[in-house]
Amino acid sequence: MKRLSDIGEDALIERLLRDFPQGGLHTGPGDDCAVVDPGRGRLRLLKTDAIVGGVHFEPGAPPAKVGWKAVARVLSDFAAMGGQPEFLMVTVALPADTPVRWVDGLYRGIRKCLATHGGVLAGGETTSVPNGAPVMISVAGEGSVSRGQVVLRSGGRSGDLLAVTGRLGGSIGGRHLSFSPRLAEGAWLAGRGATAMMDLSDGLAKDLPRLAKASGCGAVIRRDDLPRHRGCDVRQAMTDGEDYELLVALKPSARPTVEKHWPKEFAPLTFIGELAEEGEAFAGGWEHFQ
Ligand SMILES: Nc1ncnc2c1ncn2[C@@H]1O[C@H](COP(=O)(O)OP(=O)(O)OP(=O)(O)O)[C@@H](O)[C@H]1O
Ligand SMILES: Cc1ncc(C[n+]2csc(CCOP(=O)(O)O)c2C)c(N)n1
Ligand SMILES: [Mg+2]
Repeated sequence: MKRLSDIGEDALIERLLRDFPQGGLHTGPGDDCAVVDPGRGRLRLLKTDAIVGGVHFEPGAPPAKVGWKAVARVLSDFAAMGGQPEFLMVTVALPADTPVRWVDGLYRGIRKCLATHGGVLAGGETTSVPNGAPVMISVAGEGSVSRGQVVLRSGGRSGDLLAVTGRLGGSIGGRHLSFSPRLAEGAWLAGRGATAMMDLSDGLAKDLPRLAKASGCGAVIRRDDLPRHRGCDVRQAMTDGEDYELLVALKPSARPTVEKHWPKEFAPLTFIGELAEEGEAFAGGWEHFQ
């Protein structure tokens, strides 16, 4: 019998999505957000994302940090499109023996993330899981991006330069619970020649080939140029995942302006390689069904 561990997450999603009509969508499954064109005004962005105790956070993690992470992951996907968050719906699935103050803490973190980065809690859903089963928090959101400024994963071309915001590696030491979604950086890049963009959740080694494949090419990177967190080696920067930094492709002609005008209050931007007709092979990164 074939199991999920035999095929992996990407092949599973591809298989599930076969034979679904995509009517009415500007951009369907395969990007950080789905995009809907309402005909006029800003494009609408849709995203849903779940975290599970024992998979995305240790059961003993501070609940406010868990709440922050659940929301920040969705905001990070709006950032990856060049967009901004608007409304969020939060679903919690909790065992009956969960302390009430744990859920209070969770919502304190949710409130703090929305107050810091924008977005309005529009509702949600509360349900149970059997005692002993892990907590799940699922956040669905609607955001928007101005027409003409939306950046997909598929817009890159061979020769485009690759850059990342911030630093990579070692998120499990605590950053995976407290990162800042790169909303300002994403919108800025979208307005200055970004051809493709995504956020890094599964590690550069796993995510970069996804962006390259969507753009119909490969990628090469200069490992020595990767911006790493203190104490992290190149392998960690490539494969640890949950950096929630932006990976962006830019026309080579955009580089001087981008470097010159990159606001100093932003996370640093580092050029790390190129999209190429013949890419290199990448191994490692997060796989849910391993
Ligand atoms: N069960 C599913 N049914 C339909 N579409 C799915 C399903 N799971 C994922 N997708 C779609 O597949 C694409 C990749 O999903 P994934 O959750 O890996 O997004 P991501 O942006 O790559 O990761 P992250 O959410 O961690 O940033 C998205 O466009 C998503 O909408
Ligand atoms: C307890 C615990 N174990 C492992 C990890 C690391 N981790 C979990 S999911 C993921 C990839 C992104 O997830 P997704 O693909 O769902 O967006 C990574 C790197 C963690 N944060 N907590
Ligand atoms: Mg993403």
